[in-house]
Order: sequence, then C-alpha cells, then structure tokens
Amino acid sequence: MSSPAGPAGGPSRVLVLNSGSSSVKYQLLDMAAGPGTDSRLAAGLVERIGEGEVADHDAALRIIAAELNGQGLGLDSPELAAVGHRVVHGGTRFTEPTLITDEVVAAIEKLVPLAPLHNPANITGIKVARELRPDLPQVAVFDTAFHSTIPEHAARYAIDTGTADRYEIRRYGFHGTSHAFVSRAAAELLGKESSQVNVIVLHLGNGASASAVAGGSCVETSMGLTPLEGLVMGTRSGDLDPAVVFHLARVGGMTVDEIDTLLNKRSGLLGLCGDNDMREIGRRMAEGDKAARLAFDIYIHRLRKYIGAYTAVLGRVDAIAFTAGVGENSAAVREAALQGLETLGIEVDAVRNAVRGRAARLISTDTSRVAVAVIPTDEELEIARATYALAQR
Ligand SMILES: Nc1ncnc2c1ncn2[C@@H]1O[C@H](COP(=O)(O)OP(=O)(O)O)[C@@H](O)[C@H]1O
Ligand SMILES: CC(=O)OP(=O)(O)O
Ligand SMILES: [Mg+2]
Repeated sequence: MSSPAGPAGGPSRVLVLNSGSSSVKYQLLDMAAGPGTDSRLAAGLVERIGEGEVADHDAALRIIAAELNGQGLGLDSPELAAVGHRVVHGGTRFTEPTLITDEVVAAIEKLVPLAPLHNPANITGIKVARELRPDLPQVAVFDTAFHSTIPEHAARYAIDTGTADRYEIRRYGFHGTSHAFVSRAAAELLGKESSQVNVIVLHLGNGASASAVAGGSCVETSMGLTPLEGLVMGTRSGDLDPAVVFHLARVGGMTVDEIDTLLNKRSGLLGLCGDNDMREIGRRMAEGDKAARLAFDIYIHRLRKYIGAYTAVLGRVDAIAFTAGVGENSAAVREAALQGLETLGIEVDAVRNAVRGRAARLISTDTSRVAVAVIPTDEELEIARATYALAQR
C-alpha cells in the first residue's frame, strides 16, 4: 500500500500538538499503520519559547508548520484526518475528548485562571491549527479527564461547601493522558487486563504528579485545583501549608501575583538549590554539593510519602510505574524512592534498575510482591488515539 488510508479508505494521519508553558511538542502519526508498526511519521519539539529566537507560541506553531511542510508532511496534506490538541485544564465540563468548536474554545478560555501557565498556550495551538486547516476536525484532549473518576471524598477539599461549589474548587488532577497510558501499559507488562490491577503511577517530569489507579480507574492524584499541588517539581513547590501564602502577603508584603510566581516558577528543585534539572543535581551531589543533596532528599521524602499514602488508598498494590523525564531516566531517584520498603512488598533489583533503555521494563526482583516498572510515557500517542477515534465518528 503506497498511501496510508483509514478503515474507510479516507485520510488516516493525525497531527498532535502538546503545547506546554514554554515548549511545544508535536507528532504526526499514521493511525492506519498495522499493529506493532511504528506509526510515527514525524516528531519534534520547540523549546525556550519567550526566551530567545522564538517569541511566543504562535511563532512556535508556525515554525512547526514550516518544518512539516519542508518534510513533505505539511498541514495542507490531504492525508491529514484530524489535529489533536493537549488541553491542560478541562474544569468540571470536559471529561472526554471533545470536538473543537468556537464555543468549546470560549469554554477553554474561561478556564485560563485555573491553568494560567498552560491553557493560553493550548488555545494558541488550537487557533493557529484551525486557521491553517479550518476544514479539519480538531479535538481537545484534556489532562484532567482521566481524573474525573476520583470519588468525591478524595476530590473535595475540606473547606466550606458553598464557597467550593461557587468557585468550582476541587481536585482536578493533571497529566491524565500520561497516567492513563502508563497505567494501561503497566497492566500489559504484567500480562493482565487493566481491570485486574491496581497501579501507582509516578509521572516525574518538570511538572510531577502521582496517581492511584484501581482496576483502570483513577481514584486519587496529587495535583489539585491547579498543577501546583503535590510532589516537589522542577520549579513548583508542591504541597505546603496554605498559611505560607497569608504569611508572605501579611509579613512579607508580597502581592498574590508575586507569590504565585514564587511558588510556580521559583520554587521546587530550582528554589531549593538553583537547578531544576535532575541531571545537574546528580552531578552536583557527586561533587559533595550540600544544597543539591538537600534538594534531592526533600524531593525523595515527598515522593515516599505519596507512595505510602497511595498504598493505603489502594489497599493492594500490584505495580508501581515510573515515567516522564526523571522517572524514566533517573535510577538514583527510583532507588531512593523505594529503598527499605520491603515490608510493603517492594523490592527493587539494583542491576535491573541501572539498565538504561527506551522500552517498558520491570526493575523489581522476581520475588517482589509489588512489580516495579519503568514505562516511557507517550502523551502524544494517547492524544492521537482519542483524536482519531472521535474524528472517525
Ligand atoms: N538522564 C536523565 N537523568 C535524570 N533526569 C533527567 C534525565 N533526562 C531528563 N531528566 C529530567 O527530566 C526533566 C524533563 O522531563 P519531561 O518529562 O521531558 O518534562 P516536561 O514534559 O514537563 O517538560 C528534566 O528537567 C530533567 O530533570
Ligand atoms: C500539568 C503540568 O504540570 O504539565 P507539565 O508537566 O507539562 O508542565
Ligand atoms: Mg510533560
């Protein structure tokens, strides 16, 4: 077959745009490629948006469009079936992949205050792609959607119910396409159905979140109203006493926006030691750097608290899966996070943990009651599948 075609012989390619706060990742996939075939036709990343040559997300998307054109895979291609967009915050309304209309864009715009670093970038991606191909179905796939199954007792904060309802304050959770993809892949690695296994997923990238997935449904996650809550991240604080905010305002004289910037952009690993990249922290620790060591220890301590908590939430844990930049690459983080947890049935094999690779793999011992896995995430593939499924209808 020379030109790829969908089941009905129509176009079968999907372009996925994953716009982050300072980067845009993209993939072009052929969804009609046979099972086991790599369907990725192109993939790339524009980084450091706003810092150097790339002024903003609009410029980044035009660079990507030109790059694809140059490879003969342009947005004008008749083979293109749809464009899938990662949208970080879907609020209470969007719990499924959604065909984009003007009204949907307006609704995503209304959610900007809940994800000020992410939703504006997602909206720019949608606007540029719709401008270039107004005829194509465009689908929004939400980070929050996979977490919509979290039960009320875990999703609600213990604040006044009227206030919470009025302002839609609740735990939404993020990185949902990754938690969905990785929890399913963990079940596959164990040779079981998703419905049969309970998995703790640790998505450790620049942003980081944990989730507890019971029989395929998410029951708890560490990010909350916004992507600020939970684990220690590259530049975000994760959990803290909310009174820190009052204290900084009253005693420190800081404005709400200044505190927002402090906690989202100048905290986490960066705030603790001046570096947000785990590779650099590893190098500095090897040289005996005390600030880097403490930052690492704080990061690990938080992670272990969540592993313990989610073990109690799930009752029975079949697998713990590490994913994203840090989770997939840092053997030191994985080892420290699970060290000494034999009483929980967790035994990491040091040799397996040290092996590097791109494939999903087990790093636990053969006798470990809980399987420990490293699973490369693929948010773009997950988004492409949802997009293609919706575009086919
Ligand atoms: N070889 C490595 N060892 C340790 N950490 C790594 C390695 N490669 C990448 N990382 C970490 O992964 C982070 C990026 O993760 P990624 O999932 O790509 O983040 P995001 O999608 O949030 O931008 C980097 O900031 C760095 O801390
Ligand atoms: C929601 C979120 O934190 O996303 P990212 O890790 O891409 O910043
Ligand atoms: Mg990410």
